[in-house]
Amino acid sequence: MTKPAVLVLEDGSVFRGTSIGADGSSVGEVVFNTAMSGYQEILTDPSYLRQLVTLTYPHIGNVGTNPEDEESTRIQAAGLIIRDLPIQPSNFRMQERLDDYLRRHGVVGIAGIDTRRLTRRLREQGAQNGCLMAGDAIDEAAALREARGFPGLQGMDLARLASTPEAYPWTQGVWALETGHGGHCASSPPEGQRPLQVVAYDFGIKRNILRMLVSRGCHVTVVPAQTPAATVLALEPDGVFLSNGPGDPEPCDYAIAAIRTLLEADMPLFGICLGHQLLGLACGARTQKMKFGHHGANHPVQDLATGAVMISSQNHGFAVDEQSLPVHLEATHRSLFDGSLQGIRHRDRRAFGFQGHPEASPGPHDLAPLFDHFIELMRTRQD
Ligand SMILES: NC(=O)CC[C@H](N)C(=O)O
Repeated sequence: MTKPAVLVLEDGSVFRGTSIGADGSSVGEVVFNTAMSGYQEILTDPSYLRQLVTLTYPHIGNVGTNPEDEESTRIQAAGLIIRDLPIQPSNFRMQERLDDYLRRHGVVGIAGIDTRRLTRRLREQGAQNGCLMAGDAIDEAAALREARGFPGLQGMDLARLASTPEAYPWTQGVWALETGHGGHCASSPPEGQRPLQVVAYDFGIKRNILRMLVSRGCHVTVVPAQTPAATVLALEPDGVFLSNGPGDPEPCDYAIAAIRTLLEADMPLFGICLGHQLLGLACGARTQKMKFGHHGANHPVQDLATGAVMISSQNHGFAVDEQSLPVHLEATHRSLFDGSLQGIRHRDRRAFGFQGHPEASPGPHDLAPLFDHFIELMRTRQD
């Protein structure tokens, strides 16, 4: 039996459709993602906390869901907004239909709305807060009040909420998924070299980042967002990874302070997305909220040193302001969509960051060599 659902934006626009998830209501910033596949990775990416995600590809749910495609332990997005849910999903890996998966996780979803109209509105007016209400007790006036009551992501520190409560080792490599064995694998380090010890700060980390590190022979320990630098240094790692994560990087003062100390210790550092923004802030740059951000799997990015253009996966609403870069930070990559800064490198330290997602999941793998660069930086420090 279909139930109604409604999405109300803070500007008063109303989109009426049918519920494809749990009953109830949810508020957040409404963002559009243009990736044509990977809806399950998107839903479970912790960077989507407090965001209602609309997918511009019209048919979502065709291949159902399965536990291997999860980027974290649960659905992190505040809700899902789509054009059309297939009547009969089908795939050999499917274990659960998308609508059942949303319901089991208690997450609201809406289908049957004009996602193109919604996306145009967000693109023209910029990011907007919204409320998604589903079930038999819909109250559009209340939904508008809730949408307007959401304070917005600016100034919101969500990394500490998305993070793990306790440190843990991660041992699964990429191959475990490719072979379907789900087992553990660390590729061996080169002859005569010990494995690299990496501490990964979890600000809302995606699993595929951890797999990419393990597949390159790293021993990875994941630590909570608020772990002091001294605790990390006491583990004597060869390098520290700064993860992606939700919310505004600016209020994460604990992380910015830790990164400053790690830079002073000349610790090799690699930051992705939120981690890249935090590295920028720790070095004295500024971050800013973008008009509607980048969320997709086909964003062209240019390597400024070589001129090479790579297609990248993206998911961010904030960015490091290139104009604010201090002299010791060099711009390494730029977006060819809007010219915004995509990569930075410290001129005197073994530290660099990338705004997009070299781990893809979903998306292309053009930027995967950035993980190899991190390995090289750690090896040069070992020598
Ligand atoms: N994927 C991420 O790490 C996102 C970083 C940050 N929350 C932003 O929106 O810009």
